[in-house]
Parts: sequence; C-alpha cells; structure tokens
Amino acid sequence: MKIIKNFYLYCYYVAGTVALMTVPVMGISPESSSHASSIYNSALSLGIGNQLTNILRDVGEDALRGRVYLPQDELAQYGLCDDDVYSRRVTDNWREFMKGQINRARFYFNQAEEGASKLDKDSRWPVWSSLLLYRTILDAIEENDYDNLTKRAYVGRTKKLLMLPLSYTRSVSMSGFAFH
Ligand SMILES: CC(C)=CCC/C(C)=C/CC/C(C)=C/CC/C(C)=C/COP(=O)(O)OP(=O)(O)O
Repeated sequence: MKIIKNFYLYCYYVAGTVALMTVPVMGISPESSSHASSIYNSALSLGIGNQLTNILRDVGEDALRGRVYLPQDELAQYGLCDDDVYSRRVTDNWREFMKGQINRARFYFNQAEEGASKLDKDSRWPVWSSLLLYRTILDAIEENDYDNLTKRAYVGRTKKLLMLPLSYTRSVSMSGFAFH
C-alpha cells in the first residue's frame, strides 16, 4: 500500500477531487463575474476543510480501531507520535497541535465562502449550510477543551436547525453579482 506522507495531498485525493467535480454539477451563477478558476479553488478549499474537520472529529474513534489519519511529520513537530494518539491522553502538546489544525481548517472554510456565493442560485443554500454546519464541529472541539481523543465533538439539533436560516441569509445576501 502506498503511504501518502503529505496531509494536504491526502485530503486532496479523498475530498478535494470530489469537491471539484461538484462545481459543474451545481453550476456557476451567470451573474458571477469571477473567473471559474477562483470558484474551483473555493470548492477545493471546502473539500479540504471538510475532510480535515472530519479527521479531527474522528481521531478518538479511529484510534480505537487502530487507525491514525493524522500526519506523522506534523505530530512530530509537537513532540507527538501515534502512541500518544492511542494513549488517548489530552496533553498540552496535544492541545497546541489541535489549535494549529483547527486554525488550518478554518482558513480553508474562509476561502470556501467566496465561491459558495458564486454558485448557481439553487445550489447556494445547501453549500452554505454544509459549510457553516461542518465548521461548528471545530467550535465543538474547542468547547471540549481539544479533547477529541475521548469525546466526540457534538453539534446539537437546535444549533443545527438555527444554522439553516443563517445559511439561507448568507446564500441570498452575498450574491455572486455583488462580489468579485
Ligand atoms: C464552495 C464551492 C464553490 C463549492 C462546493 C463544493 C463542495 C460541495 C465541497 C464538498 C466536497 C465533499 C463532499 C467533501 C467530503 C466531505 C467529508 C468530510 C466527507 C466525510 O465522509 P465520511 O468519512 O463518510 O463521513 P463520516 O465520517 O461522517 O462517516
């Protein structure tokens, strides 16, 4: 089996590619004056942001199955290795590692925002919803004081429901026409 060493590349293969394929399916707004490449770039960012978040949320349960999807080189930068993940102990090093990864995921979600408003009108609400909902998983990890080793970051039903009108507002208020 080929071991992919680069975390970004892994996320690109498993989610970025899917994100790129969705753009022609969802369509770009005829009102958008942006170059298509910037919209593909935003889509790619959403795929990467989602995948990173998914990996961060599932670290604990993946470890119970004997799996670590986190990159060795980035763990090592914080003095961590696979055994620290399997031990499921939340140390200061772990918290610092997680802060960096959460910032990174937020960076990709922010990049995705611009393109989400330039998709065809009918596609904007579901895309904004998935963006805002998935991003709240990062907040939930923070609220658990970065313990994603023994706790699952959980976003409650009420919060999820409240996200829907918020995403709707975002999807109609930031039209592709107004933003370049
Ligand atoms: C923003 C613009 C311009 C377009 C949108 C582009 C889209 C739709 C991007 C999303 C791409 C995507 C589907 C990414 C994968 C998301 C993800 C983390 C899936 C995880 O799947 P599982 O691993 O099956 O989930 P569970 O761990 O919950 O089972």
